[in-house]
Amino acid sequence: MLINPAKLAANANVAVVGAGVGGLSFGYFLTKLRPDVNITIIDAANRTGGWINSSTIEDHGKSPVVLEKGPRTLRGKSEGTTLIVDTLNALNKKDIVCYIEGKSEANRKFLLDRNDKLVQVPNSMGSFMKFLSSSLSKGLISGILGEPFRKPRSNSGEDESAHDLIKRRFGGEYVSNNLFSAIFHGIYAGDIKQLSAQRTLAPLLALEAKHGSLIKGAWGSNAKKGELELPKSLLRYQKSLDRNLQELSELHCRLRTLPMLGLRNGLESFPQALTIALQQNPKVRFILRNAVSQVAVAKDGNCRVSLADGNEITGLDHVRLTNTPAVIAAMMSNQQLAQELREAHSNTVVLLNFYLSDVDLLERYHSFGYLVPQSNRNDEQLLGVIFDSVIEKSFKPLNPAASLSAQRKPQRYTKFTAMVGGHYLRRDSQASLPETSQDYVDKVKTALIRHLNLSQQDLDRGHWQVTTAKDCLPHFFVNYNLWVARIKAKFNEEVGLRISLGGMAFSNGPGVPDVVMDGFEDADSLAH
Ligand SMILES: Cc1cc2nc3c(=O)[nH]c(=O)nc-3n(C[C@H](O)[C@H](O)[C@H](O)COP(=O)(O)OP(=O)(O)OC[C@H]3O[C@@H](n4cnc5c(N)ncnc54)[C@H](O)[C@@H]3O)c2cc1C
Ligand SMILES: C=Cc1c2[nH]c(c1C)Cc1[nH]c(c(CCC(=O)O)c1C)Cc1[nH]c(c(C)c1CCC(=O)O)Cc1[nH]c(c(C)c1C=C)C2
Repeated sequence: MLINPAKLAANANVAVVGAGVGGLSFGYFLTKLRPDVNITIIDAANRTGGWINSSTIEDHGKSPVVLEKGPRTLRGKSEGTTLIVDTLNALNKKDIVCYIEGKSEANRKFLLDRNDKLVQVPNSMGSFMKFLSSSLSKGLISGILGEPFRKPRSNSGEDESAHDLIKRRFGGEYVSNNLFSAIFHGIYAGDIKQLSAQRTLAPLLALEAKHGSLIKGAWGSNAKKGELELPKSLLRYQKSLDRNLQELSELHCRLRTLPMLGLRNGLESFPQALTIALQQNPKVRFILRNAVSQVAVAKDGNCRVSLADGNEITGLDHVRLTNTPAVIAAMMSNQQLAQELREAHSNTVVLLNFYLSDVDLLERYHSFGYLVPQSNRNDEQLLGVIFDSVIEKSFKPLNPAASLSAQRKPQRYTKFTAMVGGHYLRRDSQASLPETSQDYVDKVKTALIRHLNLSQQDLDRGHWQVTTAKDCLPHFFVNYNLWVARIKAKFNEEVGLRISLGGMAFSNGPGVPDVVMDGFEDADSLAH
C-alpha cells in the first residue's frame, strides 16, 4: 500500500517491473483509471504470469493435460477474488470461472499424523470423533476448553511468533505442532516458530484484543454473519471503475460463501487475459526476457530504469516494483537501503507434478490433499500434496449458462502436486542444494508409498515434472510489519514516492487475491 501517494500528471510515463499477477493487475487497473498514462511492463522471463504457471503436456495423442506449477485455487471470501472474477466478467471471460462447493469432497483436507496415517481435518461430528482418536488431537480438548479463561498478553502491541500465540491461547505446544504448523506449511512453506503472528494471524490477534479470547470472539462473529454490505476496498473499486453496485454486491455475497474458486484450463488464464487486454492497448508496451538491473532517480526528479541488455528507460514519473526484497535490493544504488531490503528472505519450494492416465490412484483419499505438520518426523521434507485430479473433477462452472460447454466426459486419471522444501531447505541449505530432480522424485515416491499406500510400480508408470520455485514465498519473520513500514518510509524519504512497492512481500497477504487487490488500491491512489 502507498503511504502518501503522489498523483500522476497527465500523460505520465510509468514502468512496472515484474509481469507477475501483481504487476499485470497494477498495470491493467491503471489503464482503466487513467487511459492517458503510458505504461511499460518489464519482466526478466520470456512470459508473463510469474509464479502462476499452468503448463501443458500431451497425454499420448489425447487432449493436453494442464500441470499447475504454482497456485491453482482462490479463496472465495478474499475481497480480491471478487475483483478477479469481476475483471474476468469485464473481459468476457466469465465462463472460465469454476468453484468448489462447501460439501464437495475436494473441500476435505487431511493431515499426516506421527505414524504417517492420514487423518481428516474435522468438518462434521463423525470426522471430529475420528480426529479425537488420532495422535494429532493431543492437547486439543483441554486447549479449547481452557482457551476462554486464559488471560491475554499484557504487552499486546509487541509481535511474537505464530507458534507462541497458539501456545499461549491453547496452553501448550501440541495444537501448534500438530495442527497449525501444517497450515503454515500449506500457505507460507514456513516454520510456524519463525513466522510473525501480527503478519499471519492478525484476525486471531484482533479477536483476542477485542474479546479476550479467540473462541469467545469467533462465537460472537459467527452470530453476526450474513451482513450484505460491500467491504470498503470493493466499494472503492466499484466507485473508481464505475461498476454496477448491485451486481458487484451480489457477486461478492455469492463468492464469499464458496470455499475455493479456480479457472478452466488453469489459473494462468487470469494473467493471460490481463496480458491480452494490456497488449491490445496502444499506451502499453511489454519488454520481456530483459531483467531490470537498476532503478534510480535522476537529477531532474524523474526515474530511470536500466535493463540487462544495456538499454535504459528514462523520464519515468513512477516505477512500480513487484519483485522479492532481495531482487529489489540488487536494483538499488543506496547501499543502506539495499542492506535493509536484504533482511527479508524468501522460501524456495520444489514442486513435483505427477500425471498418470486411465487410473485413479487417489480413490481412498478423495480430497484437496494433505499437509504434513512439524510433529511428523518427515525425513523427506515434504510440506504437503495437492490432489489436482480430485479438485478438477469437482469444479463446477460459476455461470450456469456455461455448464453445458464446460461439461466433459468423466475420465479416470491421477494428477497431484507434491511440495517439498520451504523452511527445511533454508535450515540446511548447504546439504540440500546438490540434490538432482531424480533425488526429489525418489524421496517423494518413498513418502507417498508410506503415506498413501501407493505402489512403486504405479508411481514409476506416471509422468513426473520437477520445478524449483526459487525464493517464491516471502519469509514473514517476527516484526515483519515493522520492517515493511520502515522500508516504505525509507523509500518515501529517498525517492519521494516516485517508486512504489507491490507484489507478495508488500501486499496484505501472500495470496493471488491479496496481490491483485494491492495492485488496484495503489493504481487508484496514484490515479486520482
Ligand atoms: C507453490 C505456490 C503455491 C501457491 N498457491 C497459491 C494458492 O493456492 N492460492 C493463492 O491465492 N496464491 C498462491 N500462491 C501465491 C501466488 O502465487 C502469488 O500471490 C502470486 O503469484 C504473486 O504474484 P506477484 O506478481 O506478486 O509475484 P511473481 O509471480 O513472483 O512475479 C514477479 C515477476 O518479477 C519478475 N522478475 C524477477 N526479477 C526481475 C528483474 N530483475 N527484472 C524484471 N522482472 C523480474 C519475475 O520473472 C516474475 O514474473 C502460491 C505460490 C506458490 C509459490
Ligand atoms: C504444501 C505447500 C503449499 C501448498 N500451497 C501453498 C504452499 C506453500 C501456497 C499457498 N496456498 C494457499 C495460498 C494463499 C493463501 C491466501 O491467503 O489466500 C498460498 C500462498 C491457499 C491455501 N492452501 C491451503 C490453505 C489452508 C490455504 C489458505 C486458505 C484456503 O484456501 O483455505 C491448504 C493447502 N495448501 C497446500 C496443500 C497440500 C494444502 C492442504 C491440503 C499446498
